[in-house]
Amino acid sequence: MGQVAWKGLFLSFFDYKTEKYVIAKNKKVGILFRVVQLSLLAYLVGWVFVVKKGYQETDTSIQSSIITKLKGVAFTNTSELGERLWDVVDYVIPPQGENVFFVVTNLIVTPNQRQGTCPESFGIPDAECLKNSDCPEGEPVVAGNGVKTGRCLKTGAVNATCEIFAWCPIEKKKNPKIPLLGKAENFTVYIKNSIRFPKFDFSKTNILETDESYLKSCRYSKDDHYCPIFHLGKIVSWAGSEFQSMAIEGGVIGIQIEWNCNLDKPASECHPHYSFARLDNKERSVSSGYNFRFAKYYRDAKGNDYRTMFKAYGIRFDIMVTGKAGKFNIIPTIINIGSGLALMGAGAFFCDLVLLYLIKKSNFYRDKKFEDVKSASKMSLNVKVNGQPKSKSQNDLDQVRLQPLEA
Ligand SMILES: Nc1ncnc2c1ncn2[C@@H]1O[C@H](COP(=O)(O)OP(=O)(O)OP(=O)(O)O)[C@@H](O)[C@H]1O
Repeated sequence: MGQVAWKGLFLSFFDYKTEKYVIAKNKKVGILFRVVQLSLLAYLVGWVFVVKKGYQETDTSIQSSIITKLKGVAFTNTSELGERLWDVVDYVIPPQGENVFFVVTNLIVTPNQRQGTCPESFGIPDAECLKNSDCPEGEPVVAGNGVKTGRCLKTGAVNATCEIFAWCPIEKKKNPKIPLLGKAENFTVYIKNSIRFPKFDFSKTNILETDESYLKSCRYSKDDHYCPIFHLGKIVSWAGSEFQSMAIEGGVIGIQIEWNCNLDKPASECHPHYSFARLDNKERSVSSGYNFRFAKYYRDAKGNDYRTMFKAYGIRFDIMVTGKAGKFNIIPTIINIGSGLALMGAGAFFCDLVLLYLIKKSNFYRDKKFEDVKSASKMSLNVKVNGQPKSKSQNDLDQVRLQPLEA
């Protein structure tokens, strides 16, 4: 590079470059621009700042503990069990009071089961037989109750099933159509929930510091958020089901506790919100309902074991806690204002598109905005330098380089 070129480069370093604006006196595009600007401003203020609280730092990693306790008793009188009183220890499983608890609502009771031989129940394909060889000795019945003894027993007029070695007698298949513990509808559950937002070191519980007698008598309602004693029947009805029909086959109910806390306001304004939903299939089908089996074991005077087996149908309650806390912080405020202003730029870009390409006079505005600079190769002129032809563009460039820079 020559000395003059270096000098030109050096002087251009001190030039000040400013943008040139084209003011389009077009009312339609002008109005459109203001409308776009106003909409973006409304979005920024209304949605980003007022609704979504874009000026707040948030904490969604809620820490929570749940303790539950049920209360209520029910009296039943059945042929298998006689007169019986059921209290919490009988119908709540597990008894510890966790965030998932099961309340027994219906039962198939099979008392006095002893180890011995008896016919397998009907309706199990693997246990159907015509002759003894269909029941190989020692083979377990698939989805059945015991192992085959090698004998085929004709118990009915036509049906025959394999004899099995099992806890006999085998359980009856049908569950009562009137739920045995339908009175569980009136039981109450006490839900103790403590939460913490670690980012803001903020803790709260769903119980107000009142005397114990209040807890004994109060019941949760939509107006009383701080009574954590819930009537089971009401929980099921708020979840959109009917307790007595759900109690026959059982099911799953979700209790959601939501804590949305604006920590720019006093802590007393941060409340729990409860919602209830049925989580298993509402329609009666193979996939709906919930049941399991358990037994209570005894030993008679001769030292032989026997048991009472229960097939328990019931409602499982799953308590889930979610939450979000927010508090003013300058960083998200600046980020949201910045992205809002950048969006304003997108508005101008959109109006440029309309002005330059979509309206009738777009050609006119395009000519004003863009200056055509002819391609250097097209403008080539044969100028001889040292006997060699030289293009106009090269010539021009040389001239530009050689021109003294003006202020
Ligand atoms: N499911 C419930 N329905 C109605 N009241 C309840 C229920 N669970 C607990 N309570 C009452 O709430 C209060 C606080 O219960 P907490 O378990 O902390 O105390 P407690 O003295 O161990 O209760 P309790 O001995 O009565 O089970 C007690 O007065 C208790 O009787």
